[in-house]
Amino acid sequence: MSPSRVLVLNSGSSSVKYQLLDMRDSSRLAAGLVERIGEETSRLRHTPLARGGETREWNAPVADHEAALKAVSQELAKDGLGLDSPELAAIGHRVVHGGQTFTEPTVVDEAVLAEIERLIPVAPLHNPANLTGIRTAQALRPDLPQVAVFDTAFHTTMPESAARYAIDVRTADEHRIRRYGFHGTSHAYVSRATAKLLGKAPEEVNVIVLHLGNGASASAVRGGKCVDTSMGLTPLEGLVMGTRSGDADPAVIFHLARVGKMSIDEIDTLLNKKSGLVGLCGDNDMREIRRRIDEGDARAQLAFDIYIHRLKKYIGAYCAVLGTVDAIAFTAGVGENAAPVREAAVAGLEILGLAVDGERNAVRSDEPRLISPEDARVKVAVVPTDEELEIATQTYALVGR
Ligand SMILES: Nc1ncnc2c1ncn2[C@@H]1O[C@H](COP(=O)(O)OP(=O)(O)O)[C@@H](O)[C@H]1O
Ligand SMILES: CC(=O)OP(=O)(O)O
Ligand SMILES: [Mg+2]
Repeated sequence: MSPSRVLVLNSGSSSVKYQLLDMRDSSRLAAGLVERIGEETSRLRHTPLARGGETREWNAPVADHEAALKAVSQELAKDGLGLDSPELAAIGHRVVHGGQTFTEPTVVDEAVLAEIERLIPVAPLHNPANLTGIRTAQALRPDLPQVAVFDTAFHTTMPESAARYAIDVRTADEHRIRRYGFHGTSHAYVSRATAKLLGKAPEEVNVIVLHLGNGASASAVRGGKCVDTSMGLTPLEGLVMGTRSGDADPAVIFHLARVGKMSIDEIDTLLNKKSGLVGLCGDNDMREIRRRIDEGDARAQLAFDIYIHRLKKYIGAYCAVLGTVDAIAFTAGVGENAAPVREAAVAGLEILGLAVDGERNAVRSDEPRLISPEDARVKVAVVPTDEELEIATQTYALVGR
């Protein structure tokens, strides 16, 4: 029997999420997470789903992504699912920035690694971690195909009118400045799953996907193809996020440099790591923000209101971009779990045919579901994303069989 398992690695700036899947039936054999890498309080959580599913957890410093991946490999080995298994067909890696070079999943070789490295300046939080993940996996299993699946790939169908900034064309082209978009694996998966929920083929529907995690982005998907998205050259543009500002007048940067005497690196850190929800109210977790709002905390309320205001603007904009909309889908940590965010984002948008049914919105479930009223013209849906399954599927399609 040929190998049928795929290990998926999603290396973030300070975490590694992973899943081991058997692609004969897309079942998950193991899943887990190493978080707070580089801190004293790193934590690993591992669930061997194929072996009864008892979750194991430990806290110990994990110095870097290489150490994290080695720890993951050891945990998997305890369940007989180690990286040395002959049943492993490939390792699939989420790579955040693929520029204009990569429009498809790609088997990694030296040239591919060099290109991912060249793109570090436009994905400084993500691409370095993705590279370390690939290199460590290569060292552990040099014989296995490593496949890179790019966050940017789904967005390469955007028309030039949406992908270009209105800045001097020669300067933009020289520095490859354009809007690339991110979270593409999630936008692709969720837009297809939303069509399925409506009982239609992806080609038959227009969908707005709101991926609201720690990073957050919106996309407008026409007939299965992305026509606009809220993130740009880097994952900083667009919606208000956990720690990122999203849209801001670019002149804020000149002002902070000239008048605030901040260095470019300090401004970069300010906008990427100390802004968004955490910059507005000190918390980036929506659960904590809702708890504070319930206690009457005005700063948390204002942060929430700014988050929602931006979200509404993108919903309205993408209705205009698409012309007709069949559904709006909420996904990722906030989108899947925070009913008050969904309610507030859609409130007052009756003019666009949008409404949320309170009872349906309150239901907690891991299944895709509609939360709009029965007779709604435009459906509002909660559709859990599964970036790992999508990466595994694309990886196996390329190297399996
Ligand atoms: N039950 C919940 N209620 C509200 N927000 C939640 C809940 N669970 C998770 N979240 C939010 O989801 C975020 C994480 O989303 P996730 O998609 O896992 O992010 P990422 O993949 O970017 O790390 C948390 O920071 C938190 O704000
Ligand atoms: C691209 C991006 O923002 O990713 P994440 O949400 O994982 O930080
Ligand atoms: Mg995410």
